[in-house]
Amino acid sequence: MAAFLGLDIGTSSVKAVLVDEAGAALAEAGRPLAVSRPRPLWSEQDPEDWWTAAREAVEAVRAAAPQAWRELAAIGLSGQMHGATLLDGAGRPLRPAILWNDGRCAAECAELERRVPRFRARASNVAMPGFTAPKLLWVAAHEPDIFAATRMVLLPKDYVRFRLTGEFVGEMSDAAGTLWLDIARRRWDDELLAACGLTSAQVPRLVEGSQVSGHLSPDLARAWGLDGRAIPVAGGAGDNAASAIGIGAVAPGDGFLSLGTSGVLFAATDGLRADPDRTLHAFCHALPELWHVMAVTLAAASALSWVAGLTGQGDDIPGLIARAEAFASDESRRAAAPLFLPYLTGERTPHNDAGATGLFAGLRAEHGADALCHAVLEGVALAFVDDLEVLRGADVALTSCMLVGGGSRSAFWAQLLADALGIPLDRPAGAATGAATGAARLAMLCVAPPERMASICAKPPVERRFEPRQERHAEMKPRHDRFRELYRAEVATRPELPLSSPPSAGAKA
Ligand SMILES: Nc1ncnc2c1ncn2[C@@H]1O[C@H](COP(=O)(O)OP(=O)(O)O)[C@@H](O)[C@H]1O
Ligand SMILES: O=C(CO)[C@@H](O)[C@H](O)COP(=O)(O)O
Repeated sequence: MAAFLGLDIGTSSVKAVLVDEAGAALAEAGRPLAVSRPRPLWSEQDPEDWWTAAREAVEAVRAAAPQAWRELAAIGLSGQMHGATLLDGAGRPLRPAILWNDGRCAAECAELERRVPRFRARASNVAMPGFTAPKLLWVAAHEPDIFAATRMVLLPKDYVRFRLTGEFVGEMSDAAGTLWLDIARRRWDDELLAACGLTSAQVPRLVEGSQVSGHLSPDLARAWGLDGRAIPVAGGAGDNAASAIGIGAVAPGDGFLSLGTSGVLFAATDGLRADPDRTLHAFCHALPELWHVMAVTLAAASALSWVAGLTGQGDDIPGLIARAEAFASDESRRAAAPLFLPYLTGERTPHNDAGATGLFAGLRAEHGADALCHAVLEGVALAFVDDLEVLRGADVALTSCMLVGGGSRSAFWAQLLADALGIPLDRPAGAATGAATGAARLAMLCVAPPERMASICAKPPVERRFEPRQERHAEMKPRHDRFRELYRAEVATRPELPLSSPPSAGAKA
């Protein structure tokens, strides 16, 4: 029986999943990744770390299911979006990749919108510091030698593809997050590239997520015990579109809430539904002629990891959440609970404010790690209330909402989110590895006949539904009002963040 590998280059870890022809998981493995923050607002990773973690995760699934591995029929890729990976003429990274939650280039976003007439209509999105294009303007201004040496700009999973196949290929869902794509026509936009001093020779050839992008190199196929066979590698998808494929969110109104390093409220749409002024992201889906929108909160499960580390509970996240749950079981404690703004790496939806900072408010002597953790879980949920308002304001249908990502392991958080949003959330089987599963499904699609599309993209069984509790929804409304007030106070009182570095002498305008 054929097997398919899905490889997800997440922000906190690389995940590999091996599935059979029916999509059932045969083996799973993960390898952690660290994020480097050498200066305020910066967020970087070494592309070599992605490749090392990817190889180790592959070796682990190979060791766990050796027989199935020998039947490997195709590989699919998924990855954190937007990361600028700059390569020289020999395909070597010129600097650490600048990630999706890096906030250094707010000025370059304004510059980009100034350079291109009707920028937002053209890119279908507002320029945000996490996206790829403004990062290239930043590199041109601050690291001109590196900019001059750049022969290719890849996204994270496309760099791993390059290491797997030796080819420079990207796909639509991830390319849409660069701000260089004509998202309606699904092709590079030369004018958007030129605004950053680039040409189409410096970005990869594009395929759809379900098409073959290349083949595993003969050397790797041999090293991985695959008899030098030519294993196709599917286009794959940015991690959010990949998660959607993993849970069958392809029809208009199908959506999910993702609790990964970032928080994402995603909805598949009937055609391209751009609404850039609301900070809604409008991107290509991973299948031809499909699009989606999403509202993005930059720190979700990463805020939980942060507070767990801060309180010395980094090795026991479930234990800390259990303490938060016990704290919140008392109504009077909930009423006097501290509030948290989760803007540890700035915020996208609805503020597009890279300089936003995190904040605890309402602390008292009786509050300990339990109250802080509760505040973080609640603060992320309140940020998702903002996200849902943006989707509704843009008239985007969200008829069903699944729950995916590492944070979905917590039933307490899932219930808190359902209560805050006032909508039911369905946790499917395999929720924590949805993006890798989606990548494996795209691998299947790249070798399967088109009539198998619907069965491969089927919705997985719902393992648990979280219904909103009306009294808790009502209880959280005034807390959301205070959350919004707190952001206004944060804007008024935030410290002036130092500039990451002054432009170098040879900087271009
Ligand atoms: N038991 C748990 N309950 C809730 N959250 C968890 C649990 N275990 C891990 N997490 C969270 O999952 C996050 C990782 O999620 P993941 O979807 O793998 O992220 P990414 O794809 O961005 O690497 C971590 O930041 C951590 O806070
Ligand atoms: O920037 C975005 C979406 O626009 C993020 O969702 C990244 O794609 C990272 O995803 P996770 O690592 O949090 O899954």
